[in-house]
Amino acid sequence: MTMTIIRPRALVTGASAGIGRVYAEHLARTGHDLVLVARRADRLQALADEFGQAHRVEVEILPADLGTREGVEAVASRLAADPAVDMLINNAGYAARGRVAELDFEALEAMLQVNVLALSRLSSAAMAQMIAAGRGTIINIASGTAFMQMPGNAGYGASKNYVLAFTRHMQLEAEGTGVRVQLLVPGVIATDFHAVAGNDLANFPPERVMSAEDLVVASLRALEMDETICIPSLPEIRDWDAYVEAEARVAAGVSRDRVAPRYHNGG
Ligand SMILES: NC(=O)C1=CN([C@@H]2O[C@H](COP(=O)(O)OP(=O)(O)OC[C@H]3O[C@@H](n4cnc5c(N)ncnc54)[C@H](OP(=O)(O)O)[C@@H]3O)[C@@H](O)[C@H]2O)C=CC1
Ligand SMILES: CC(=O)[C@H](N)C(=O)O
Repeated sequence: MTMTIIRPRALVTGASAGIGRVYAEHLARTGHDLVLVARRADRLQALADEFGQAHRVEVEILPADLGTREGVEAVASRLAADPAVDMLINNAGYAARGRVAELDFEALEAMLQVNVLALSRLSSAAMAQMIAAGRGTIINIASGTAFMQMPGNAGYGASKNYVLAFTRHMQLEAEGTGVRVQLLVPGVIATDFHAVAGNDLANFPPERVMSAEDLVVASLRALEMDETICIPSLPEIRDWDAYVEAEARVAAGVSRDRVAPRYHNGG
């Protein structure tokens, strides 16, 4: 009798470099078949050969530009058509920076297509397939900049705020379905991201910079711990809890039938 081994299968976007590459390697090492997505097909093929040989898993490459509708739809169709994909790492992204008064609208639009729209479309395709299967894991990569305001970072910071909010809604909708949704919030990570954004990583104090390896290990450990929000370098998770509590207090006050006393005439 022949036995068919069914391995878990993960689809990783932005797998050709940086954080995505490290996720792909870890998942291959722990026995996942992979579907690797990015634009640079030569890099994806080299990684497929390397991981396939080293870890005896099947690695497929799916070269796609997530800045285009066709590219996004090709990956979404792959997610919808393959019930064996039980993990999506929604990682592809980059920063196009610039002050609001000098906004390069085309550059902003192109970035939002990848950071916001592609992530949303792929989340949707994966959620539908995984809810139907009653199991699955989605990891969406936000950024610490979602909590900060910095001149020149309105577009990128806001795109990662979108990821934060969208993923928290996904978490709510995933409750009771068997699907896990993790929100990962990296700080400064040592990858090509900074060079792509026109910055020099050397400008950051070393104590603020984490390796992609440490980030990914923390994210995968958080999954084992059932932590749905992973902020790897945040010393106290109770600070996140306090943030959510403060948010709930604001939410409780935003919709009432009367204005707050401080706006009354005469104070
Ligand atoms: N590094 C950091 O300090 C931080 C990074 N992040 C986030 O982490 C994620 C990964 O970044 P990181 O690994 O650091 O950056 P890298 O620049 O090292 O990698 C980015 C990856 O995204 C892919 N990508 C970019 N544009 C597209 C596109 N149009 N279509 C398909 N793939 C694309 C790239 O592949 P290719 O060029 O081959 O298409 C590459 O594989 C991003 O979402 C980023 O915003 C968040 C906080 C901090
Ligand atoms: C948190 C960070 O500063 C990071 N480099 C980013 O820009 O996303």
